[in-house]
Amino acid sequence: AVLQHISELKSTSFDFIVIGGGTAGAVVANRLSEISKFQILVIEAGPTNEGVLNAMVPAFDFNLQKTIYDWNYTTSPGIGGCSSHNGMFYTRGSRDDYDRWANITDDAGWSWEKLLPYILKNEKWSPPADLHDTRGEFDPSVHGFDGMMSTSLPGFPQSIDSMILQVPGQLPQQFPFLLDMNAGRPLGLGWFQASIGNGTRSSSATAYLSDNFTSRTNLHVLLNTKVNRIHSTKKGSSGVPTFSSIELDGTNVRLTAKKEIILSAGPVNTPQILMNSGVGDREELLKLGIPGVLHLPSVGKNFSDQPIVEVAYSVNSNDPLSNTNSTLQAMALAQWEFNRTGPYVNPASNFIAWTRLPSNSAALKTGIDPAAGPNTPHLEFVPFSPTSQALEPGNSGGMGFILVTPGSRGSVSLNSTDPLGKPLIDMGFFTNRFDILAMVEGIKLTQEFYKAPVWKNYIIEQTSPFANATDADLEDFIQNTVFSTQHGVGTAAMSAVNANYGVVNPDLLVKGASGLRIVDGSILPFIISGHTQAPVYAIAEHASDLIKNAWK
Ligand SMILES: Cc1cc2nc3c(=O)[nH]c(=O)nc-3n(C[C@H](O)[C@H](O)[C@H](O)COP(=O)(O)OP(=O)(O)OC[C@H]3O[C@@H](n4cnc5c(N)ncnc54)[C@H](O)[C@@H]3O)c2cc1C
Repeated sequence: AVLQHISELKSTSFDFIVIGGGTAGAVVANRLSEISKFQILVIEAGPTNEGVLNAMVPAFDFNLQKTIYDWNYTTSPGIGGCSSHNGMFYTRGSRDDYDRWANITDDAGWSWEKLLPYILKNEKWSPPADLHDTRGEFDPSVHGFDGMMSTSLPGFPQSIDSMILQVPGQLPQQFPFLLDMNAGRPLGLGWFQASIGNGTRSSSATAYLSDNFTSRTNLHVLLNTKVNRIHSTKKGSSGVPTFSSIELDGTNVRLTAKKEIILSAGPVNTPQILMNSGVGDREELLKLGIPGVLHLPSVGKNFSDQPIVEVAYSVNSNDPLSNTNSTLQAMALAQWEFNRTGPYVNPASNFIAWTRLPSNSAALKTGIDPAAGPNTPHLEFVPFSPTSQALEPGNSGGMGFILVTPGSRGSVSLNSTDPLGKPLIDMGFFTNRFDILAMVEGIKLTQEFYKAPVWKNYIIEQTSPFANATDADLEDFIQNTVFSTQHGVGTAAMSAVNANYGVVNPDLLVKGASGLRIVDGSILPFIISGHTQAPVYAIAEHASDLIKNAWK
């Protein structure tokens, strides 16, 4: 059942309590509730997204940021979490990304080969909204057709599609055609894949916590309820803290988990809840007056996000559906409401291009290369059509590009004046010199992209940064215009069982504790070379099996 208030709860004791009904939490709750003898409670700080138009219409994703469905930092309260308001890019990264996880955790279960079945278990590949013939636009052999979350190719043509498709022929070295960016080697230019089905956003809420699942008698979803802390008791002579009870905001009611607490509050709130519960760097916590329960200095560290910058162009476009034409926009919405087709079924773009930095680039000459291996891109390019909502206001054309393999790391820490309020996020952008040099290269590669002959009559001029800017100017431009892709992960990272760093073991149980597992984007030891929802879903599917096996 879905409950709006704690007073509706009929019990205070459950087998598993999942904190956070977001991308990962919804998956774990669904999968555990497949075992009818388990009683599962999900506690979600935010409201439902049901019937919220902005959470359904793909083109409206930008409307959701900084609303009640967003914490105004990198994660969102509301069932489905970030998957209910993200940009719907469906990208898995490279096989190297996962093999690196397996290597550093010394656990083959995290390799590409072993995680692929979980990736497919999550995915329900679906026809595009316009039902066009998709042969040659993706590789069916690497997709799941019977999973939970819908994915699809673009469902409405954009005016620049035919031009973009000529780029691989004209720039085959840097931007060859890529049949499928989710086959483990995302290098080249290919069709965009999105978490969309039937012209509508597919989220972990719509896929894993829809009515047919929340009607299970053993699955309870409590909305509008924020967890402040979790409590432990010390068990046995070893004094291992065993976590089993949960303290909520604004009520004295304590909830208990008989088997496990599963922390899925996302990469910002998971470390916050841990630190408020005394799990973190003992000295830092003591300074805030929080008694240490478990000394794990890696909590909140290793925050990894990907910076994005937009290069703007003025273009020759007679695309009628401009950002400002309200009559056509109303028609587009009416069409979407009528049969889920038309221009609003698409998110940011119809294509993505991925590339590695040239080996003679200044970035690689530093001797630093954060990429996980040779199948891994450093940069991602998203060519915006003149109608894209992703364009900064006033720009008629341009490219957003992302450094998908950042070397910089930031952190999440408690706000000393209000530890239970918003935590402090230090993105750490450009603390590693590699990153800014790689972004400068990204601008140059964008310029190369638009030098392909096909753009001759389309591009009028580069408007920002100025076309003749020096490298120093470009660095300034990047520093001044960079924003976050909101892909922050890694703040409760997994590491090998015997490692002297990290927060969870490869089975995602918190090191040195009992009864507490973390399942969300915080456990990624390294960010993947892509957007982060696909790996979070895969982690959650894998974790669900780990938990089921542990409690067979
Ligand atoms: C604006 C935006 C755009 C993005 N675009 C893309 C994209 O296009 N493609 C892509 O792959 N990835 C994208 N991402 C990233 C991706 O969505 C996230 O990495 C992923 O969804 C994180 O999943 P999670 O389970 O770790 O956390 P979340 O999905 O954030 O889930 C955490 C949940 O816990 C709840 N919660 C937090 N604290 C508490 C508490 N104290 N008590 C109770 N509940 C709590 C939250 O409300 C939330 O529902 C985007 C992210 C954002 C924010």
